[in-house]
Amino acid sequence: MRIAIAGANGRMGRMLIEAVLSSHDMQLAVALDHTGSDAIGKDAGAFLGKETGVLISDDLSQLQQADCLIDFTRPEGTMNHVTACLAHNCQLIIGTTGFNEEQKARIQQAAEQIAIVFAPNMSVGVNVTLRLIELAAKLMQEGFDAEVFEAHHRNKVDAPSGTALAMGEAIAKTWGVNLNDVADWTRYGHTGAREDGRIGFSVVRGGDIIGDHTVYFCGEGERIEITHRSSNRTTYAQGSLRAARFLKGKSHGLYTMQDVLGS
Ligand SMILES: NC(=O)C1=CN([C@@H]2O[C@H](COP(=O)(O)OP(=O)(O)OC[C@H]3O[C@@H](n4cnc5c(N)ncnc54)[C@H](OP(=O)(O)O)[C@@H]3O)[C@@H](O)[C@H]2O)C=CC1
Ligand SMILES: O=C(O)C1=N[C@H](C(=O)O)C[C@H](O)C1
Repeated sequence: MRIAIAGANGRMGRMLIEAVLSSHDMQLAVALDHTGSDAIGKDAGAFLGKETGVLISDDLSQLQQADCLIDFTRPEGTMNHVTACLAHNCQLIIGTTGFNEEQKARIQQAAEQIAIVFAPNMSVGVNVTLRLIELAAKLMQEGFDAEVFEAHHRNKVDAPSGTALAMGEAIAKTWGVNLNDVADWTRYGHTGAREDGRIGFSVVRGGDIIGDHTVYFCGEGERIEITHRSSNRTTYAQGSLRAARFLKGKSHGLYTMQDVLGS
């Protein structure tokens, strides 16, 4: 498969370049970053001390040379990439988080024409954790308070994380409610006692934390804590390559990592 990487100079972009260069069935065809990035014109493998012959570019028409674009950038960048993938019939893996409802609708619409995997977390462990959360939510609605906690590195720009939102949505869906109607995004000052049926969120940003998520179901006399911790970003990169392999031969459709993993 001919792979294009967007955000090639970013934390995840670099992990993905390394993963593609080490894979047996994928070829690094295109490396993209935004206009004005310091990385434009540099070899995509330079950070590894390798010469790949693929120069980082801001020319999205290069996508005609790729089968699949893997995007870990920012929502505004992803939306440009969606347009370019539609123009060049290129499949798309979206790992970026922080989209608004309009942007999500546009991605859904694009998937009527091209094949897209859209997931806030590509790791196998987080996707298994989502299943465990659904089970816990099913058995612990009455008499239990659900809280979602996440911690990430100091450079993360969106909060709560896409994964924390997916965890909240998994609970809300199982409880038959809309997340926006029951979420407590922040608490400060005289908040009053906790109401039944709410889903609370709390966020830590600091240092180099890769990504921790815990969902609490707190009842009288007991509580369950379901935790996932990432210790490096390899799992996100390998999950993305798995998603690209899953898309092979698919002409269109919107898929999640649950589809990719068959869970
Ligand atoms: N789904 C998953 O499994 C995971 C998702 N993520 C998500 O992926 C995204 C990227 O994370 P991370 O790699 O840590 O972030 P980085 O900031 O390290 O990398 C983002 C890259 O995209 C570039 N970029 C910024 N704006 C644009 C734009 N408008 N168009 C094109 N490129 C742009 C950045 O350039 P510059 O540095 O010059 O701004 C940088 O090279 C985040 O939304 C994060 O939440 C992260 C890890 C796992
Ligand atoms: O920005 C990150 O780093 C991560 N972002 C994703 C998210 O918002 O859930 C996935 C992972 O937690 C790392």
